[in-house]
Formats: sequence, C-alpha cells, structure tokens
Amino acid sequence: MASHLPDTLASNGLAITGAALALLLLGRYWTSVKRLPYPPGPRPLPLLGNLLDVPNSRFALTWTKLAEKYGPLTFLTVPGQHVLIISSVEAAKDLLEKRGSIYMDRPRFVMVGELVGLEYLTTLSRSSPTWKKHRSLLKHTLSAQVVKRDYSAHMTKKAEQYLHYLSTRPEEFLKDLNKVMAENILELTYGRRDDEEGRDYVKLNSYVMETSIRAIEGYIVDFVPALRHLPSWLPGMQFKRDAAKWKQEIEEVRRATFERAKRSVVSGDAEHVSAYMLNNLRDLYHKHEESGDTEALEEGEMAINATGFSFFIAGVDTTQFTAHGILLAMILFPSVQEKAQAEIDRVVGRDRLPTFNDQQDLPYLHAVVLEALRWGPSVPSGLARRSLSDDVYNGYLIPEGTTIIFNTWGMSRNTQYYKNPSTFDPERHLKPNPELDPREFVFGFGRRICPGNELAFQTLWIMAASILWAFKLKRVEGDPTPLDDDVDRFNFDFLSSPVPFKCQIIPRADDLKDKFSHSF
Ligand code: HEM
Repeated sequence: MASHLPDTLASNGLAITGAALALLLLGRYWTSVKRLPYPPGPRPLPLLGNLLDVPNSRFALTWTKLAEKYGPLTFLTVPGQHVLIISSVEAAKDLLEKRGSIYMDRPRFVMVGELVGLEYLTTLSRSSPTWKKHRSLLKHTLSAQVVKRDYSAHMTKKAEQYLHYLSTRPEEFLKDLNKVMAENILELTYGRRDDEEGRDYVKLNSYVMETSIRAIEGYIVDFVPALRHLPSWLPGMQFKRDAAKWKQEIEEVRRATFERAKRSVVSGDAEHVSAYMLNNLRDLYHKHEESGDTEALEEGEMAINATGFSFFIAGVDTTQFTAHGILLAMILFPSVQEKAQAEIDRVVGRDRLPTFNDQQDLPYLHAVVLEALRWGPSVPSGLARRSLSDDVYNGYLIPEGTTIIFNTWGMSRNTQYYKNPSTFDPERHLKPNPELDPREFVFGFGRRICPGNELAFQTLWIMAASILWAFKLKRVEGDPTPLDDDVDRFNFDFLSSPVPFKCQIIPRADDLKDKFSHSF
C-alpha cells in the first residue's frame, strides 16, 4: 500500500498539471478566437450598428445585393444582436449541416412565440426535447414512403377538384388555388374540414396562418424584448393587446380542430379520419392502455396536435405560392408549357387524367416542378436559426447567439449555379451535367430541413400534371401587371408569392368536364 502512495501522488500531480495546461491552452485559444474578425459586412454606425442597412421589406433582394459586395457571408450588427446572412449553398451546408449541433436552434420570437403563444409550433420551437419529439413524429408521418402510400389518392382528388373549379369559374383561379391547397393540408392532417355545428376549419386555420405570419414579420418587441413587461394599456402597446386577442382565438381554433379529429378517430368515423391522426393517435392510445401513464398521454396528444397544427402554417402558403409560380411561368414561357403538354399527351393520352403511376415516364414534367422550386423560392430568406456557441469559419468568428439567415433567393439567382437564372428553363435539370438541384437549398438545411419537402413536391407534381393535361394557359393581352423583370414578378414577403396576374384558361378538349368527378 505504502509503496503505491508516491505513484498515486505523482499520477494525480501529473493529471492536475495536465488539466491546468489544457485549461490554459483552451483559455488562450478562446482569447485568440475572440480576437478573430467577424465575417465581412457594411461598417456599423455607433449606437445604430447596421440598422440602416436593414430594409423594411423585400429582404431577400437586399441580402442578395450585400452578397454581391461582401461574398457568401455577410455580417450585420443591429442593436442587441448579430446577424449572419449566408448566400452560398456550400457555406450553408458547411455550417448548418456539417456543424448542425451548433446551428439547430431558432432565435427567440417574442411576438409570435412568447406573446401570441405559438412557440410550441415545430417551425418556431427552440432546440429542445419537445422539438426532437416533433421531428421523430414527422419522420414517420411525412417520409417519401408514407406520402406515396397514404396521401397519393387524396392529392389526386384535390387536383381534380381544382380542374373542376378552373373549368367552372376560371376567373377565380388564384383564390381557388388557395382554397384547394388549404383543404389539402387540413384534410391530410385532421381529416374533416367542418364539424357538426358547421364550423369551417379551413377558414379558421387560414385566419391562424395569416395572423401568425403577420406576427412573425417583425414587431418592435422582437428588437426590444423588455417592452413586453410594460402594461398593455400604455400608448404604443397595441401589439400586446393584439397578441392577447390572437392568442385566445388561436388556442380556440387549435383546441376545436384537434377535438374534432379525435372524435373521428375514437368513433371510428373512417370516412372523415386522416391517416396522420389515425396512425399517431392509435399508437398513443395503445401505449397508454399498456402503461396507464396519463402524463405521457397528454404530452403525446400535445405533440401530435402541435405538429399537425404546424403543417397548416408551414405547408399551405409555401406550396401554394410555388404552384402559383408554375402558372405564372407557363404564361411567361409558353414553349415550356408546350413541351410539357406534348410529353403528357404522348405518355398519358387524352382519355384519362395523369396519375402518380405516370411519374417516372414524365421527366420533363419532373424538371418543370424542380424549376418552379428554384425560380420562385417561396421562403426567400429561409427561416432564421440561432447559433448555440461561438464558431470559427474560414478565419471568421461567428459569436454565440448570432441570428443566421439563409438567403435562398440569392442562391437561386447565383450564376455560379445557374445559367440565365431569371429564365424558367427546366432543361437545366435534364442536361448530362445538370445544374444544382434546388432541393439542395429551398427546403433549408441539416437538422431543421423542411420535413414536408416530399409532400410539397408530390402535391406540386400532381397539380402541374393535371392542369397542363386539361388546360392551355395564356397571358391576357393588355394585362398591365409588370412581369418582364425578375424582381417585379414576386412580392418577396417572408413567404413570397408571385404578384397577382391575369390568365386565360382554355380547355384543351370540348368534353373536358366529363373526364373528372364532381363530388367534392
Ligand atoms: C414548396 C413548399 C415548401 C417549402 C419551399 C418549404 C420550405 C421550408 C423551409 C425553408 C424551412 C426551414 C428549414 C430550415 O430551417 O432549415 C421549412 C421548415 C418546415 N416546414 Fe416546410 N416548406 C414547404 C412545404 C412544407 C409542407 C407541405 C409542410 C408540412 C405539411 C412543411 C412543414 C415544415 C415544418 C414543420 C418545418 C419546421 C421544421 C423545423 O423547424 O424543425 N413544409 N420549410
């Protein structure tokens, strides 16, 4: 025993010296890291920082101009926060994918998250065990296999419904696109779109979506969070009164929509139940029967509802605006439309509508959908992230807590990836060496990548196939909407849509209406 003592002391001493040395080196490393420059960007002014470099609207256009001047990384300092704009796919992948654990968080959304109370949505959730639970639920519910197996018939029916509207009231083509897309997601998630008392859940959820997007688009309290603690009767506190009202309304919609869907599952109402609710609730109730764990049951229901609720808010406008872009592209680039129709006619013929079984025989149409995702990215400035620790990239310091923006518009117009990027050209995806697949960036990156990408792609595909099979789309002569320039064609809101335009919708056959069903 005695003979071991000096050895132990010596080894303890060594360990302590080793640890001290490691700490010293680490300390020096961090001190040197802290001295590294931030990525390039416009010079910040005293007190205001780069506030004057941040526009009030059409953000993605400004981010793209900054990228032309400063390169793929642009760093801004606005009072209270650092902002990094990433405009190259390589840098976005290096940071958001390869260093995913540093960049998987979202920033604090004071207005829409904390005051309106939507912080439980998957899209806005901070990196947390609850968010991880959502992601694992989503992996099972929105995988390519499940989308094909459970949702194909439904998506095909909604495309047919749109054809019916186009043939009966073509002047409403944009309003009806919105209606059909909203119903598509709501029915896939919750089953029925109304209830016994005649409440219209599509309308109610659309209201929630509009309100939440309004709340995410920027309130003073997001820059000065302390304002949330002032009493709501003070002048200038209208946002607090709005938030309280919206919170109550949204909670009621969320509760009622979910209760309606639960009643369908529990009562075995097969006609009105969605595969999403049925599969997930059935699993949860089985587990509860075995364990009797009520807390787990409540948590499970909350996760299923919060995730489903996120589908509507994240999935309706994004997909709808891309479909809207397909219609616009068809009138602006008529030769693309003709080529797609020639392919559809050759493969499908004129006696029946296209189905998902035709997909592999329609490569040009596949390229049209890819091109639509690139040409009019519906989330042009991405969805912000927040860095969880200091990071060093290409010799620059990205400090902990930086808000990260990925500029998908800039990526889509980058001439390093795309030749003549403002032209809608599906051929770019069909060349022996195809140009960059836009799915590499329009759906985001890494651990937060859009879980609805497959559902979105398939919905767009069946809509495009059906519309082009049935109708010729033509620009209305004399429509004054300026559509010649890339930057006039889209509105560049947080979720960006093409500007409204007029369109002539001409049936490609006399007996068109007999070809699709009328029971919607
Ligand atoms: C063309 C259509 C769509 C586009 C362009 C799109 C794009 C995006 C983008 C850019 C993000 C942020 C990803 C990131 O931070 O890296 C996102 C997140 C998300 N999307 Fe989509 N999306 C589309 C359709 C859908 C659909 C149909 C659904 C569901 C039904 C959906 C559900 C979600 C959810 C739940 C998130 C949050 C993921 C998370 O924070 O973990 N999206 N989407």
